[in-house]
This record gives sequence, structure tokens and C-alpha cells, in this order.
Amino acid sequence: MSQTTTVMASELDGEAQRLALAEIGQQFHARTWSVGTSSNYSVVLDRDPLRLLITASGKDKGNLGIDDFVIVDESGQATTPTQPKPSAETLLHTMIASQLGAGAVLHTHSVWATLLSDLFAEEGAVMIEGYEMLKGLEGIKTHEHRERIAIVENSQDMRTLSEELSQRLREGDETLRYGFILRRHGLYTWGKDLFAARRHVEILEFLFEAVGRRLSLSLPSTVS
Ligand SMILES: CSC[C@@H](O)[C@@H](O)C(=O)COP(=O)(O)O
Ligand SMILES: [Zn+2]
Repeated sequence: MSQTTTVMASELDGEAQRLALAEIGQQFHARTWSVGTSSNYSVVLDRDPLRLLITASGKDKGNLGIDDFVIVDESGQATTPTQPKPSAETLLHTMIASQLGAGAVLHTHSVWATLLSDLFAEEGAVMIEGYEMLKGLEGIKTHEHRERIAIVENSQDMRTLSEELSQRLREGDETLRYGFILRRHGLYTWGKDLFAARRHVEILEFLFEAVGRRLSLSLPSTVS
């Protein structure tokens, strides 16, 4: 059984994962989290050596085809020359996949994450407290929980950005437990597999919207 699975996976060259990421793109695009070619998604195909299937740069995430992906190695380079150009943000994906052992990494561009990352930039994190939906984050067992999601200054220099984040992760920064928001840019989150990573996007985007709408209603930002 396991031998059959291995043979099929290599023959398909990640075809099942391509289809799964394309479906996620359609759904995230429909929810306005991945419009205008924004976002990038990746899934680990092989761990040793690392082989990551990632969206090609500049593609419409609502309409990804089977060829709109690239297999990259640990340094973010395409494993074969005929593939399209990988996402401009590939180095963040490879760092997260290799350093945290994540099985999938998803990046979205929602309006609420963009606004909150600006509003709470000085605090360095968005604080989320008291919501049942927090239990959708791996390991959280009760709504009586406070989670801070890091806000990181945006940059076009992915090498420096990934090194800074890598350092913070090595130091055990608790605000990076589930993801981070690049300021005025978007959310990065991950999971042990694609299902968990996608759940984290849905949960965090729900919570950002709840926090944002709560503030718009001029309600206090914390529970009482
Ligand atoms: C709409 S531009 C957004 C990009 O600059 C970038 O942030 C992004 O998320 C997608 O880049 P890509 O290179 O297609 O993976
Ligand atoms: Zn982006």
C-alpha cells in the first residue's frame, strides 16, 4: 500500500497537490483574500531533500492551472529549468517549511489583515482574545485564551526578511506560533499539512474580521 502510494506520488509529480492548491486558490479568491494575483501557496512534496510545490509568480489565484506551479529546492531554486518562475516570496515558504517542519504554507491578502497590521503596527502584534474560533488553531483548547499574532514590517527583500523571521523563530518568539502579518501586506500561516494550514487561514481571517468589525462598532478591543 505505502509502496503504491509512493510510486503514484512521484509519477504524478505533485498532481494531486496542484489540484488541491488550485481549489484553495478558487476559494480564497472568492472570499476576496487572494485577488489581483496576490497570495502564494505551497505544500511539501518531499522532506529530505526538501521539495516544495509552490505557486508560480504573478498567476491569477482564482484560476490556477496544473502548470502554474513550480517545484523548488531548499534554497528556493526551481529543480528543473523548464518550470515557470516561482513566487517572489518563495524564500519565506522554504524557511517556514524547513525550520518549522510545516507541511504547507499559505499566504493571503485580506482587507482586514491589511488594516489591522497597520493599526496595531506599534504594538507589534494583533491581540485576539476570548473567541470560540481560537480553538481552530492547533493546540488551543478553550475560548479563554489570548493569542498575539506578530506584525512584521513589510519588505521586498525576501532574503533579509526570511533571515529576520528565522532568527525570531529560533528565539522562540510566541507571537509567531501560528503565523504573522506583513504590515499593509498580508497573512502568512502554515500547518502540519494542507488541511491544517487552510484551517489556520480560515480561522485567522475570521478572527481578524471579528476584531476589525468590533473596532468599527466602537466596542472595546478586549473582552470584559
Ligand atoms: C498583487 S501584487 C502581490 C505580490 O506583490 C505579492 O505580495 C504576492 O502575494 C504574490 O506574489 P507572487 O510572486 O505572485 O507569489
Ligand atoms: Zn503577498
